[in-house]
Amino acid sequence: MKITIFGAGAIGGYLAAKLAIAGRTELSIVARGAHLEAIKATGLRLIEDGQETTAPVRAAAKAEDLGEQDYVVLALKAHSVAPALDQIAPLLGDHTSVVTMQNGVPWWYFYKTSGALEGTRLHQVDPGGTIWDRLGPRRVIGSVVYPAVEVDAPGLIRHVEGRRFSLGEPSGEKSERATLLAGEMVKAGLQAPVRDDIRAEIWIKLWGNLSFNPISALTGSTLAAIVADEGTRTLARAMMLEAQAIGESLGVRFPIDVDRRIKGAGDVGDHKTSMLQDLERGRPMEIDALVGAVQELGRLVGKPTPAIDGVLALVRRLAVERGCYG
Ligand SMILES: NC(=O)C1=CN([C@@H]2O[C@H](COP(=O)(O)OP(=O)(O)OC[C@H]3O[C@@H](n4cnc5c(N)ncnc54)[C@H](OP(=O)(O)O)[C@@H]3O)[C@@H](O)[C@H]2O)C=CC1
Ligand SMILES: CC(C)(CO)C(=O)C(=O)O
Repeated sequence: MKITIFGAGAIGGYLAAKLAIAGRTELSIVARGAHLEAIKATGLRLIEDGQETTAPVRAAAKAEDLGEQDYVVLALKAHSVAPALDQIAPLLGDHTSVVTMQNGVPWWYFYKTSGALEGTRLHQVDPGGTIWDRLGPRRVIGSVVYPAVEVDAPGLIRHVEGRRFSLGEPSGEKSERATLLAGEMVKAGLQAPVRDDIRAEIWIKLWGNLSFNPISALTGSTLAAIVADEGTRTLARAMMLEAQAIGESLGVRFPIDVDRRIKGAGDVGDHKTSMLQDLERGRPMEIDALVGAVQELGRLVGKPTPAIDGVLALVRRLAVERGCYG
């Protein structure tokens, strides 16, 4: 099974290291910059459970050097997918599956939804519909990524917690391609359940990201602090309720209530969200996929989003001022 992980930063690097250490598959990564040079020089290093292991991965700067794959795992930030389309193209044959490992609303959300919005392209995550047109949603296996991972230095990945990568076809079918990939991941020590409703799980993760991430960036607060403060907790809750109304209009059933989801976020503790970490490092923030796309869905289903609109306007402004937008 030929797998290429395109964008081997924190999540892609972790997945690549686990698969490579298990030695089960023909695995390559596409990376760039100092990270690529370090991996070529010393291998991809992973720190997990206090132990460092070096993973023997084949690393390339260009997809042309790797050719057509059975699976391409996109482990880029959401805003990096469209700019990488030309680079990804040589990996795609007729049979190639593409696993999307981004937080937020996926660009393929309205593929095989069978409702009135079937085929709708989301401007916030796929401006001009180019990802949809060029990658093709028929290739997609969706996913929800739970591990917390960081890149400590070029070539060095540090796993913090979590090993679950839920997978699921947009159609809900338990396909052979999803099951085979899940099997490889399980053999590598990961959890990879194949879901029959990946969108519901995307919404549960997104529920926290769309509210806590921008509030943490705006305030410099950890998850625990946002939940402990009545003002920020109330604001997060208002955003989440707006999002729930949108999700439910789209037919999603939320298996837990908003207060349980808020408690779950608070229990993570003094953790800085990825959006706050990106702001502090001067890196582009995933505002459009995590917040802007929910506002866009709200407009599509005619649900008001006053709390989301306010927070989105502020966090975009902050990102523009700090050079962390787009
Ligand atoms: N990290 C985490 O704990 C979690 C992350 N996620 C989600 O997973 C997704 C990936 O996040 P994460 O792994 O943290 O992001 P990272 O920034 O750590 O990794 C993305 C990698 O892709 C590289 N990249 C971008 N464009 C290209 C390109 N054209 N060619 C080659 N390499 C490229 C980046 O390089 P460069 O650094 O040079 O830009 C970087 O190494 C995001 O949607 C995130 O929200 C979800 C759950 C947890
Ligand atoms: C920590 C968490 C769960 C915040 O909602 C997250 O996914 C992120 O930081 O992006």
